[in-house]
Amino acid sequence: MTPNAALDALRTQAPLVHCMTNYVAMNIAANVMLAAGASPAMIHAEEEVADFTPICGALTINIGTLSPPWLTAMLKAAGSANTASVPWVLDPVAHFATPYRGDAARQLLGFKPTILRGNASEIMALSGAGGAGKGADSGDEVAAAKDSAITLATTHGCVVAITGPVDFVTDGTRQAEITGGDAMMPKITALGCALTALTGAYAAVTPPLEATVAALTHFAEAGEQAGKVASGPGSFSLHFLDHLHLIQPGDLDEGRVTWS
Ligand SMILES: Nc1ncnc2c1ncn2[C@@H]1O[C@H](COP(=O)(O)OP(=O)(O)O)[C@@H](O)[C@H]1O
Ligand SMILES: Cc1ncsc1CCOP(=O)(O)O
Ligand SMILES: [Mg+2]
Repeated sequence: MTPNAALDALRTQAPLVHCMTNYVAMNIAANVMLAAGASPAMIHAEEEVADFTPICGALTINIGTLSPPWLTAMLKAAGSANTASVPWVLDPVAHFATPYRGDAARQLLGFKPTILRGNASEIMALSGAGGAGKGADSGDEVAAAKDSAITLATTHGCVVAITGPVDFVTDGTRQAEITGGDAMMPKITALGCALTALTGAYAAVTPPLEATVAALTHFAEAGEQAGKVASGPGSFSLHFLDHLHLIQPGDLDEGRVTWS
């Protein structure tokens, strides 16, 4: 399914998406999903996640502000997604920063995410190839992480996306690069986390590789449009949300995507 067809499916189906994200991302991720056309629900309690995941079109898990009760709930939700065949997306925010966080990311990876989305440092570190991230921010180039993405995709049987100035996506066999966006995007906190949540929404309506490319293309288009009118991170945020919403099926420039 092409990015425009995927956007059409997203708008038609408006899937319910179970988002387990961090305190920083909670609001912007929900707003990004609503603007794009999905229906987010931020639900974290250990007591209810296993009942909620199966009624959703997708689950997204982000370890940004992790704590033991959240990790317990995340592991339960991932298990529930597997049992119910619900696609799920993992965002291993800054997993290299502490042993606790790294162990959590590896435990979650054991539940076979459908899609793994991170910045270059996160993807490199997850494959054991080093990586020089500074907390949630990447310190590595996307190009340096491509081999790691292919290795992770092959080893774990998932789609892997590395984001940055030019995004890279692979399922271990096919690869796509997506251009666009704006240099202001990493200046807005939790925009990557919001992208992970939106990737889940697309995974609810189309297969994982196409879903990931569609989410990245939607972000690239809205980011580029917002960058033309924004004067700083504050106005960029509001224009970005507006453009996520204003973009219609047919408006996504599919020339941004190069397959190999
Ligand atoms: N320099 C850049 N130019 C254009 N788009 C960018 C740039 N850096 C990041 N992006 C975009 O910002 C979004 C979030 O990616 P990124 O900043 O890598 O994630 P994270 O916040 O998890 O580190 C993605 O859509 C990515 O394409
Ligand atoms: C600043 C911060 N601290 C813990 S999670 C988080 C948000 C990270 O968001 P992103 O990965 O999208 O930059
Ligand atoms: Mg991130």
